[in-house]
Amino acid sequence: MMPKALEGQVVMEKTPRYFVTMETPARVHAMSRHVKLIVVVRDPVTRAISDYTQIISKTPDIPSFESLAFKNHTTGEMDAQWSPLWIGLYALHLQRWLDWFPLEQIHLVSGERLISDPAGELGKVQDFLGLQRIVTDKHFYFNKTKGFPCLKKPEGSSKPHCLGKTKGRTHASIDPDVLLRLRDFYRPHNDKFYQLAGQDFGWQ
Ligand SMILES: Nc1ncnc2c1ncn2[C@@H]1O[C@H](COP(=O)(O)OS(=O)(=O)O)[C@@H](OP(=O)(O)O)[C@H]1O
Repeated sequence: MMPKALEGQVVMEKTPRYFVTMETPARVHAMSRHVKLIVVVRDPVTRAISDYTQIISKTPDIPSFESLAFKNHTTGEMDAQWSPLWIGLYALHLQRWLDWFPLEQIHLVSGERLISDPAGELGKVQDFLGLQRIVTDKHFYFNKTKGFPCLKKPEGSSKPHCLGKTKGRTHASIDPDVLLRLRDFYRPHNDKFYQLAGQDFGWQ
């Protein structure tokens, strides 16, 4: 359960699977209909490969991405039920939340901009939460070794901090033809998602 917030405090909770779990919107709504919801979304093609990279790091003997992604290799039909593909059907998931919450209560963070402009993206999150813009450009630097932005000085520490080694891993390499098929597969879903979200995330 969420702890009670004191005056002036904001309580946050993060569970990636909430966005895609059927019963969550109704349950969250029953807890609080005024809650503010934040979702980080990235190109579903990259997301699927990232997901597969995570799965294979834990179970190295699983079949190739290609053989799991296709239901039928000959017809090119994708297996939309396979979790790494299904999670990227953002329109489907967002619609379930929109059945319970208005869009104004849902803030969508671009995973791509979170990397290219972390302060800008977090500025919008702070505005959405009604907070003062405390986190700004001066809190980040680009770490060339990690290849990602890192914090200059996290609270309570004098040393810089990057996310752990499971964040920002080299992805499994995927056949370019399969990538093209994946892009075709997601295009109509992405278009629907942009329409529901009222913004274009620019995924090709
Ligand atoms: N600053 C910074 N440093 C490292 N990684 C960053 C950063 N900002 C965003 N990302 C992207 O976050 C991706 C990992 O997030 P996860 O989806 O695993 O997070 S979680 O499941 O919600 O904990 C991870 O995905 P992969 O690149 O596929 O590993 C990153 O691309």
